[in-house]
Amino acid sequence: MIETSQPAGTALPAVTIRDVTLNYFSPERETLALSNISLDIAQGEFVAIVGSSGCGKSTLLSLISGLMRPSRGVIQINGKEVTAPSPRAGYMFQKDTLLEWRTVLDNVLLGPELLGLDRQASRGRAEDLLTRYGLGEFMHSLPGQLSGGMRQRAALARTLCPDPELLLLDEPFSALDYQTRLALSDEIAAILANERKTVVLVTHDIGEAISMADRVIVMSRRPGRIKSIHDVAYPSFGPSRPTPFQARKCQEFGMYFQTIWDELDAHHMQ
Ligand SMILES: Nc1ncnc2c1ncn2[C@@H]1O[C@H](COP(=O)(O)OP(=O)(O)OP(=O)(O)O)[C@@H](O)[C@H]1O
Repeated sequence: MIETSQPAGTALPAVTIRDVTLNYFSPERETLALSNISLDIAQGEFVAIVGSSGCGKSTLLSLISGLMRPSRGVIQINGKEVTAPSPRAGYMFQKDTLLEWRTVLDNVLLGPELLGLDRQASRGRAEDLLTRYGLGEFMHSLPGQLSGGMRQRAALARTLCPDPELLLLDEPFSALDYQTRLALSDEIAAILANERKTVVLVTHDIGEAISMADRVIVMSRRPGRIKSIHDVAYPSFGPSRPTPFQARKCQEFGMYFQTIWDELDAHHMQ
């Protein structure tokens, strides 16, 4: 196991990705999905990854989560190599994956249960998260009684219940209608700022990426490589960070949007 030693006074990155390559093998072919990816993600940073379909965004998240191992290279969380799924990383998928036959509360408790944590000890946190996310009245309902946005909030509560340091979000809003999506990205940004988590968000939506993230990583078409990295800041808004909704109205939003759009568009022309 490789461990990173860090000079005194330098904060250890939350995630370190070093020269990572990933090949998929099937009987018919070998697919080079990711090639030589290197990236550091700071503690508490919110990073968004954008890129065209099939460029390896979900593959990269699976590698960070430990669900898959790289063919070459190393991934570390807080300086420790990731060799298997870890309770330090919470993974939220595009589809909410709530179990329809379990109540909302029991769904949230599934996260800690799967990690072998004590159910009773987790119950207080689960109830607290659901109440804070406006689902207090629906704790004992089945997921079928919730709207799409409420289901994603319940799924977020399940991911946050074991208190992971790192959140991996794989297009968590893509199944929702546009208005719910905007409202929920505002709510989730507020929740995450409050929880002070490190977040990696994969999305197709440039607006979502630049309104929520501190840094946007643009990936090239397969084999996925890092094409460019954009630091996102909204000085026109003032010293505090705008909410995603406010960010969309800032002048910088259009500028970032155009730059990243041009980069992604250039992919399609290749
Ligand atoms: N299990 C697998 N076996 C073989 N090839 C795979 C497998 N999973 C993904 N791939 C291939 O690897 C590449 C990257 O896939 P991945 O799902 O990571 O891309 P993505 O950027 O998340 O795509 P999308 O935005 O469409 O979800 C694609 O070309 C895909 O076809």
